[in-house]
Amino acid sequence: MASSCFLRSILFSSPTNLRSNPLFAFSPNTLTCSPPSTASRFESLSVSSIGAGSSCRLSSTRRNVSEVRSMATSAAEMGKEEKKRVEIYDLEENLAVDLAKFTANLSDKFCKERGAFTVVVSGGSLIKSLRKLVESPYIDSIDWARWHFFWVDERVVPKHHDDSNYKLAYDSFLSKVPIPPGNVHAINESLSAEAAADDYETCLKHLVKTNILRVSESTGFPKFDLMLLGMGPDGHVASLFPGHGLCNESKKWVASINDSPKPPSERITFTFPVINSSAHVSLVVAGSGKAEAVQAALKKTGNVPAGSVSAEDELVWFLDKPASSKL
Ligand SMILES: O=C1O[C@H](COP(=O)(O)O)[C@@H](O)[C@H](O)[C@H]1O
Repeated sequence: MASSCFLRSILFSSPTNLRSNPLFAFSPNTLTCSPPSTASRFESLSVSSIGAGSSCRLSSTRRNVSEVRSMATSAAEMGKEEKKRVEIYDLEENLAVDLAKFTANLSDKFCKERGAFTVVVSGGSLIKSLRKLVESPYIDSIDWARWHFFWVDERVVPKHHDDSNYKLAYDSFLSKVPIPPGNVHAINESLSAEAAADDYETCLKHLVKTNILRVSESTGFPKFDLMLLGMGPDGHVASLFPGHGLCNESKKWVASINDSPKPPSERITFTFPVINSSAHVSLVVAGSGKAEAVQAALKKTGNVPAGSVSAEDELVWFLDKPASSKL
C-alpha cells in the first residue's frame, strides 16, 4: 500500500568543466579520475553547438537598469547551461546501465549525507529505462529503506488502471524493491483532479515540515534530490504540454489539468518551479521519434517544454543514438 497522501562524448556546454574529459568516468559525486565505464559505449560528437555556452564579460562601466537586468538573465542562463550535460549512448541498453549507476551513486550520497533520498519519476518509457536498478548489484546495495518515492505527474484513474503511472512504476519497479510502503507517495485518485493536486501539495508540505523533503534556498519550492523524467515526442515533460498555460504556472507546487492533449485528459503535475528546483534532474529519452523534440530542446530550434527544464545542481540528458540524431 502506498502512503495515504497520496559517447563517448559527454557533451558539456562548459568547456572548462572537468567532466568533459573522457578520462573522468561517470561519477556525479566524486569526479574521480578513472577509465570510462566499459558498460557504456559512446561516440564522439562535438559540443559547441549545444547550449549557450557563451562567456559573460563584466566591465566596470556604469550600466542602466535594463542592461543590468539583461546581464543578470544571461548570467542565470549561463549558470543553467554550465549545470547541463548530455550523454549519448550507442544502445539504450548501455544508457540503462549508466542510468542505474548514476541513480545508485546519488542514492548513496544523499542517504549518507541526510539519511533520506527523495526520488521523483515520470510515467511512460522512463520506467523501462530504470530496469537495471532492480538487478544485481543495485538491488542488494541500495539503501531502499531511505528512499521516498514520488510521481512528477499522474493520471486521475484508479491505481489498477492501465493508464496509471502508479501501476506502471509498481509493476516493474516498486514491487521489486523494499521501499517502505509509507515512503511511496502516490496521489489520491479518488478525488477530482483539482482536489488531488491540492492533496498532493499538502503531502509535500508535510514532508517539508518533517525534514524529509528539502526546500530550495533560492526559490522556496521543494528541492527533490533526484527527478527522473521522460519526454514525449512533442517535447512535453510531466504533464506540461507545448503551448499549455500550465507551463507558466509560477505559484503552485502541484497543478491539475483537465484538458491534457494526450489522454487521459485529467491529470495532476508538478509545475516547472518545482521541477527546476530539484538538485539533480535526468531527462531520459530514447528513439528516433523523439529526435526532433530533443533538437528543439537542446539546440533551441523550437519551443518545447523539455527545453525549459533545469536543475539547481545538475541536469543530465541521457539519450540513445536515434534520439540524438538531429543534434
Ligand atoms: O503522458 C505522459 O507522457 C510522458 C512521456 O511518455 P513517453 O512514454 O513518451 O516516455 C511521461 O513522461 C509522463 O509522465 C506521462 O504522464
